[in-house]
Amino acid sequence: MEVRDVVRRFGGLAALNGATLSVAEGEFVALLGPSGSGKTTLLRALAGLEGVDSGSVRIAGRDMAGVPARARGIGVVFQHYALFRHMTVFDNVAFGLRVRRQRPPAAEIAQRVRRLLELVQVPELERRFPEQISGGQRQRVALARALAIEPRLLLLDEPFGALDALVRKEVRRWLRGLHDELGVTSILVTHDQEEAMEMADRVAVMERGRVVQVDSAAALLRAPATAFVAGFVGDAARLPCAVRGGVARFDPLPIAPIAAALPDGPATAFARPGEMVAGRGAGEARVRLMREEVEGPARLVVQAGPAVLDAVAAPGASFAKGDPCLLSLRGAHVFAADGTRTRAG
Ligand SMILES: Nc1ncnc2c1ncn2[C@@H]1O[C@H](COP(=O)(O)OP(=O)(O)OP(=O)(O)O)[C@@H](O)[C@H]1O
Repeated sequence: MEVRDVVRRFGGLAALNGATLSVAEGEFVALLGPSGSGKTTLLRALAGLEGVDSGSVRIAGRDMAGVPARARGIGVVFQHYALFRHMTVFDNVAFGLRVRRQRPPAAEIAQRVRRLLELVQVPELERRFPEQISGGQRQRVALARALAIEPRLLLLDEPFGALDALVRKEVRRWLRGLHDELGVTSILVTHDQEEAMEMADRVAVMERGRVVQVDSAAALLRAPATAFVAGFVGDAARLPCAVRGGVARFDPLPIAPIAAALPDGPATAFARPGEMVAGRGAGEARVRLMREEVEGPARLVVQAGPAVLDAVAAPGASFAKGDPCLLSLRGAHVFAADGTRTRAG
């Protein structure tokens, strides 16, 4: 599927502002971005539930302009796209097949519904109504319903939003496994980074109606293309600094300078919590909170001048609340004002 330069305006606001994204057959891509960045609108435009003002949407090489939603061969599972309450689980899953122009015979529909319910591991629930099953089971049924039409593209919009953390983890692992088994091209909207990174082959980061970077989770962390991506992915702290003679200084923040190969001038460094290290020593920074980890260094919250920063304890260092410490960066992505970037440290 390919979306190119898509614009969708609502009044004066461009929910999509030149969005471009290609997803290969069989791939699992997550759309990740802050609230309002256009994730849902992009999914709706793909599904044909939303028109576009300009740009193109192609699925399997075919331009989708003028193709209605139900002719696109797309399965959708939306958090708020609830099951039909007055229908049993069986009838919910059968729905997409029954409304087809070429409706399969009843016996074939029954066979397919049962196979799907087995696939999503809830075969025993077919006679129940949606309010008689759990949230996790409802999501499985919603997925079976979306898969019933044998979609060539599966769109998932925050499908785990209503689930508690444990069930959520279980259902998403299971769904990723199911994807590997079925090979249906899938696009997942989420604002949960861990979910995006755990489930998807590639993550598409959206900012203000555009897709700004599409990469594997590891590549997004290793080489963020823009300052926005560096700040958004991986919970990085945004640290204003000034580069002079290849060294970035953080004044007035009490953080040790770090080598950064950028031209002289103002810059911004992004450091993930594990990259900010607190060592013992008399400094201006003060430990506010400390949490021992089962494995790896203790995690700290440090008051550093006006900033409150996440950090890890240096090897062998231990702290009590209120202790002074010396902050340094193990590494950081640093962006000059013109967008030039470097990996520091
Ligand atoms: N039908 C609509 N009418 C007017 N504005 C809309 C409509 N749908 C979306 N928008 C606006 O378009 C922008 C993008 O919305 P969208 O729902 O695509 O964002 P999102 O990235 O999915 O956000 P979230 O993570 O909060 O769901 C938002 O500013 C939203 O208010």
